[in-house]
Amino acid sequence: MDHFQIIDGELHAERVPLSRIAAEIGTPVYVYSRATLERHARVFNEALSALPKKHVAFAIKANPNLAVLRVMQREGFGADVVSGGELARALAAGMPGQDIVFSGVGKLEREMVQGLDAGIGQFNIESEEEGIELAAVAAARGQRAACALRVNPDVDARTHEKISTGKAENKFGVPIDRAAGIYARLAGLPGLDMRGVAVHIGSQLQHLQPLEDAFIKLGALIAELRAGGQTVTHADLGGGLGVTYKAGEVYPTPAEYGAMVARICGSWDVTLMFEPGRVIVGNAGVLLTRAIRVKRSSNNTPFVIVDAAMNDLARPAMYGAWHDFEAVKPTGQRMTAHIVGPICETGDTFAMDREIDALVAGDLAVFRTAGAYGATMASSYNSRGFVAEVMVDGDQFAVVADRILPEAITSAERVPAWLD
Ligand SMILES: Cc1ncc(COP(=O)(O)O)c(C=O)c1O
Ligand SMILES: N[C@@H](CCCC[NH3+])C(=O)O
Repeated sequence: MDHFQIIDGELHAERVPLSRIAAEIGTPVYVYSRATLERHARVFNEALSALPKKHVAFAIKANPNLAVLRVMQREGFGADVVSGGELARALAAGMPGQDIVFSGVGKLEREMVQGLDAGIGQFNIESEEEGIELAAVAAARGQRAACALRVNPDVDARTHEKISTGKAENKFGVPIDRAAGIYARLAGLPGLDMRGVAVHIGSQLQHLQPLEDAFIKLGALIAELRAGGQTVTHADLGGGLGVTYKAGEVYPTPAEYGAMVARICGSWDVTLMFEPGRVIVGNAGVLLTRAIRVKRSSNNTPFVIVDAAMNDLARPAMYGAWHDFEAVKPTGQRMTAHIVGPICETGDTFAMDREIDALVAGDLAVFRTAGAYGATMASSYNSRGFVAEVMVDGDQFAVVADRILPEAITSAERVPAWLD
């Protein structure tokens, strides 16, 4: 069920007309639907219902807004974090430390300390070097850090090369053929409680087979570790499920994913951990924007210049990603146009030669499927400030992130006296 629907000729988020949000908050603005977030969290949980021992940690990099995290927390999700900043957000949203997993290849000592202070449930160690450092940090404090070893299974996730994480040449995890030795060495360190293994092969995955291949390798590693006398009580299967950005593209459903996990991993006798991001939030958000003007290109195809830009939604410029684009008040007329932002880069292009709802200057439109890796990847390039975020709940809405104006950014800058 889509909570972004046309009601009486106008696109609504739940029961709020998007023109109302534009009038009160301005554009560009991200708009999230609480009902969609909750539905996706429940569908994901339901898909895992056959698994006896499990833990879901929302990958908060996908959308770290505190209100979004609070919805996740209320649904019983923990968090997968990759920085001290994300850890602080998860805690601020009310997630218990125990429910937090700390991933990432470049954890700093102070982030390790922050995680230990918070009593987080698990560090996912991404190298032997990191494990040795964490062991020292924990031991110096008289603590033992609960850890899983993230392995790189050398599996091609068949996704965009920039978001593939499980191939041998990617920086993530330790090579799976060296994992047993590394695990054993780390397990011998007094500062670590090696309790499991972790894998995450990439994002926006359209096929289950690479995941299945990775999980089979992980299962074999667990067996090998146990045969060698190691304890393995947890297996973190990461995230990665893709979502439909372009009508007609088919992605595995959470239910299909859950069935595959049950088939491959159901007999491992571990707590299975999951780190979904995009599948929970992607389709729960749109980026609401206004056409500034429409100008003719040299071959007469119009450029629709919108007030959102690559600094607000980076995915098209970064990955060539497709986001559906719809008028808030469609007239039924269509046009073929290029959709561009105001930034002084040719790459600030959302779509070329796209058939869209006909728009004129001043019309509102949305980029769909903008709830994941949207606002969180924003920058202030061209001194445009940071985009605002709104959450809708039925017929009410609230600003969940203020627009940060260019002046606020400038106010953090200083001209040193020696430049006077
Ligand atoms: C370690 C880890 N876990 C979970 C995720 C979430 O991925 P997704 O948003 O594709 O579910 C990512 C991002 O790809 C990640 O790097
Ligand atoms: N930022 C990427 C996803 C990265 C996943 C991080 N592990 C995207 O927008 O598709």
